[in-house]
Amino acid sequence: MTAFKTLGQFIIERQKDFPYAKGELSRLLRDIGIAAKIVNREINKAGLVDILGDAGSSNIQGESQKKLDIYANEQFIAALRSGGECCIVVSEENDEYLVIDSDISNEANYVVALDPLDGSSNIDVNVGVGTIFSIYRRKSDTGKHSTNEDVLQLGTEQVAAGYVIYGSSTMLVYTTGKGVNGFTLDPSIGEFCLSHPNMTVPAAGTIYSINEGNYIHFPDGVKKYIKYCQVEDPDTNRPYTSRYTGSMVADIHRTLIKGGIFIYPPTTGAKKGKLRLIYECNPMAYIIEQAGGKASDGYKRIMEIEVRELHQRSSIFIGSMDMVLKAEEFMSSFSPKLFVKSFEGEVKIQ
Ligand SMILES: O=P(O)(O)OC[C@H]1O[C@](O)(COP(=O)(O)O)[C@@H](O)[C@@H]1O
Ligand SMILES: [Mg+2]
Ligand SMILES: [Mg+2]
Repeated sequence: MTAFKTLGQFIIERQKDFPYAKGELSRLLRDIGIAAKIVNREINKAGLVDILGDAGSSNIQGESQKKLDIYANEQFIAALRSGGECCIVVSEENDEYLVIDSDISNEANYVVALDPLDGSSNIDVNVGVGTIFSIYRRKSDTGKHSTNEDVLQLGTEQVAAGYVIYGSSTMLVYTTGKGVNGFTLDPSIGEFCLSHPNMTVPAAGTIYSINEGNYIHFPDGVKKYIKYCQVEDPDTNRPYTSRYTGSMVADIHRTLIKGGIFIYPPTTGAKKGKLRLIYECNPMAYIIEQAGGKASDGYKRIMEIEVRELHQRSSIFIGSMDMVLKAEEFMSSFSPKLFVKSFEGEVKIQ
């Protein structure tokens, strides 16, 4: 029989690494793993059951919600509620934060931020999607309702973060600040098993990942960096390869394994960027930093950005250390202003 280690066994073994080794964080991670398996089961039969398509509603960001966005949100919240270790949930799919107000959870110590289903526009076409989670310790006293100080914490305060990728296989990747480990779901036994121990992102990648269709709306630093990626230079393995799925989880997972840079910059239409700081950028930044990479908004470390709002957006430049440093060089050397050039050559500063 092949020896394998399940996520549950691994979490118990590593419990002593956690800052507060009482088993609560271990239970929380286990609950997230359970919800991920339920969501995975539903995603795998999408098409057979009526779970594809729009739900007919939209979230606070005005994005139309898919049925699976709502399903995944409900499953993760239900697992966190019944687990009893989470006092408050921030989710992309809920306008406000959700206080888990049972007797047990008044004593609960952890705040969980969630993108229950990332890349949901890809669901209907069978491209990999994911779940992103970020875990903080509450700041307010237990027994009290949680407050803004619990939910608007800096990324550096995260005690754990991870993602699940529902792709050609399903994987859960997480960090508690002691490196990054990846677990593949073995469908024959229904368990996540350790498959990628101590993951590290190669320092020098050769893949850049950005929605180039928005090129005309990018700041000059990004445009010049893209041109740099495309120039031939055998010494630095350029031109680089371009890859972009439209699912952040899939693009970051590839970046973690193969190296590269993923960029979602500010654009004329989304001046602060599109992706959300609390449940997309910060958890991915924590994972990539723990794997030896770098995450910045083009100028500043993502995890040190002040968090003022629940659904705050940020630009992001994340991945291999050398590539992110180079992109930052371009950002600081060229104008941060966003220009739109019409086909007639007219230039309008936004
Ligand atoms: O279509 P665009 O503008 O390139 O945006 C793609 C990005 O938007 C997202 O789909 C946003 O995530 P959600 O599906 O959770 O809203 C990311 O996964 C992805 O990187
Ligand atoms: Mg997302
Ligand atoms: Mg989402």
